[in-house]
Amino acid sequence: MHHRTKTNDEIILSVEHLKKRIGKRWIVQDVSFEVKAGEIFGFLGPNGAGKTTTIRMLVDLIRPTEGQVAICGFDVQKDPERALSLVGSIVENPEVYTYLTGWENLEQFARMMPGIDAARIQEVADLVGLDQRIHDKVRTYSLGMRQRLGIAQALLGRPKLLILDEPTNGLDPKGIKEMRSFIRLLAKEGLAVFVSSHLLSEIQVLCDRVAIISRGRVLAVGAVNELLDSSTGYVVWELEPSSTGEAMLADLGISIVKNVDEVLDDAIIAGFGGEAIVTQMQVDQIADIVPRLVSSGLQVRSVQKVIPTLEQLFLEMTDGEGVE
Ligand SMILES: Nc1ncnc2c1ncn2[C@@H]1O[C@H](COP(=O)(O)OP(=O)(O)OP(=O)(O)O)[C@@H](O)[C@H]1O
Repeated sequence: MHHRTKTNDEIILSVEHLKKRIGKRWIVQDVSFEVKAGEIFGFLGPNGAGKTTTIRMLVDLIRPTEGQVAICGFDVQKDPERALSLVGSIVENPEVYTYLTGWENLEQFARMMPGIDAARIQEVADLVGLDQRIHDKVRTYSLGMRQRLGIAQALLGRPKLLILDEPTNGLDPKGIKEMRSFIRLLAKEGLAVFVSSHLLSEIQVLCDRVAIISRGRVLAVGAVNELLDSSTGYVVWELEPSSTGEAMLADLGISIVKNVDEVLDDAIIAGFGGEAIVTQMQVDQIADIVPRLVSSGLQVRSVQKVIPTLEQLFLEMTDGEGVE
């Protein structure tokens, strides 16, 4: 599932000790990270964590109370024109006019930008896969196609950094899949992509690295799988006979979860037989344990790792301090 892009070491976005106070409240308390060329970087946090406020500072919509944002070395506050000419975003884009065609929308948008001609419009239309439909009215577009049109607009000015706020919001599973492979394609071409989301599963399959934020602070930055591996996971076992299996797991020092309802989603448990055993353990132990169970005559019907939810990961990272 893990995905790799060619990253070089060129730092495209650099955020240093960014802070924002609104009234008496520090909405963003201390956020630092870097995004490199060719990298898909996830910005992950629950609702209210401060993602949108941070993004608004990245694109100079609001002013940081403290800290710096630089794009390809250009300071967003001191040199906004140069810095922002290198950014495409679908954060607060002008509205898409549904009574116009996709092409006409791109033309409208290009009017505000120097040096964007029809050839470039065609290029971005092709790139986002709208070439067949670009001369149709936007009101005939699916939500996914409208999202793509937004990205086409963001790409018109040949940015080095693309900022996407919850890009799969409202899309159906097919649209989500398409959006993902599309974002990967852009990164492959060398674009730095910054994606915010409150969905761990979404970020996990898409991003090379993530920053996890909660209450305006970065809790961790790193590769998603590394972050998950360093936390303990839940594993659901279907063993036959079940009671013997449970006793053996316990003998092997594995901790058996008794309050299953509290830690796992009902839907996950419903997917297994009534006698599923839930353990909490270092997930990489599974490979050692399965042969032992089998060689002592147990039947292993299924073993399933359960990806922790964002909330569980947060609880672990914040040591139970909780999530807003
Ligand atoms: N202008 C403002 N005045 C007062 N409070 C604000 C303002 N802007 C944001 N907040 C508060 O700051 C917190 C963080 O908001 P922000 O929108 O950045 O979070 P978020 O992580 O993007 O969450 P969401 O996904 O819900 O938008 C929230 O509690 C929000 O109510």
